[in-house]
Amino acid sequence: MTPIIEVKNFTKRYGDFTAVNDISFSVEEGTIFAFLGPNGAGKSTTINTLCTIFEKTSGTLFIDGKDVTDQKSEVRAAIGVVFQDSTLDAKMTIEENLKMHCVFYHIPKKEVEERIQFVLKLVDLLGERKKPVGALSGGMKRRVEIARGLIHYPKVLFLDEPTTGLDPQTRAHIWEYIIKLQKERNITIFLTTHYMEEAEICNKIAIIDGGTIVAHDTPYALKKMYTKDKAYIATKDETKLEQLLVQYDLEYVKKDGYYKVEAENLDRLLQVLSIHKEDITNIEIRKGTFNDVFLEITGKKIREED
Ligand SMILES: Nc1ncnc2c1ncn2[C@@H]1O[C@H](COP(=O)(O)OP(=O)(O)OP(=O)(O)O)[C@@H](O)[C@H]1O
Repeated sequence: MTPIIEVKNFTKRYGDFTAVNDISFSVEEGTIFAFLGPNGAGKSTTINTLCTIFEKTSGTLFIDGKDVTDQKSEVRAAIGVVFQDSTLDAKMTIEENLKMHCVFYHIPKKEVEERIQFVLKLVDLLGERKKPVGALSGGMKRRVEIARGLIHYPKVLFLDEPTTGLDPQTRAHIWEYIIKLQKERNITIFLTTHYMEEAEICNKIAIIDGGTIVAHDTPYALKKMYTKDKAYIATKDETKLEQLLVQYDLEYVKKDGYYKVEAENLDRLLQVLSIHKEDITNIEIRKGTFNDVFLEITGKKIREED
């Protein structure tokens, strides 16, 4: 596969402070890439540099083979951007907002209608085009933003926390559109999110912390590497279970009446459970989650739900 985004040895300093320190990564064309990190990690700095808004201190950043420093207008033509803060004009209708954007992008007049129809169809808003943006729900506004980000037919769409603040159903809808864009249009999606279950849907994830990339892999590989399944056991005979766990060299933590045992030594755990089965009152196996991955790598919890 061809990388559509290539970042090599990128460093950004604000005065004496190094916000991003010599990072390198690439994103394959037509994939969904999640860029994660705790607050202040360097995500916005990197995205803003890729989107030609900030200047790099050093390194090279290419999008679709174009240099973000030397070929700004070519890069801008290749990317669509949806940032957290809405920049839609609330007094104008959806259609007027999109038309205005077509003017910014010098889209030929004869193509405007076709493009508006195309992008509004993608986000299921064709029937709402005459509505003023101010009258729309939060989820609909986000969909208009996505439509607008696509009107110049970019190859890469940057989405900064596209679902933050939306209810679960609307979030699920936004994800439908994102996956549709990837599958049907081969658009590369570069997104940030603090919903770990969303990160899991992506093809690749990079985690940045303190200005450095600390992990870069598929969600599956990261989970395999950084999480362990755990068994939660409740028993009628705690002394006996504790003795067995020690005997079989299984570490445990006792919490809220449960014994938490990591399930990596499955053979030994199963032996303990079979010997102890008469006394077990409850057992639950919990799979490792992407929250565990994030916590393990950064030592920090991802920001709680807004
Ligand atoms: N203009 C600036 N001048 C000085 N320091 C800055 C500036 N912009 C960002 N920083 C610092 O650079 C570091 C990285 O900031 P950045 O906004 O890129 O992080 P982030 O990962 O996007 O965080 P968040 O999730 O909170 O948006 C932070 O320590 C921040 O305080």
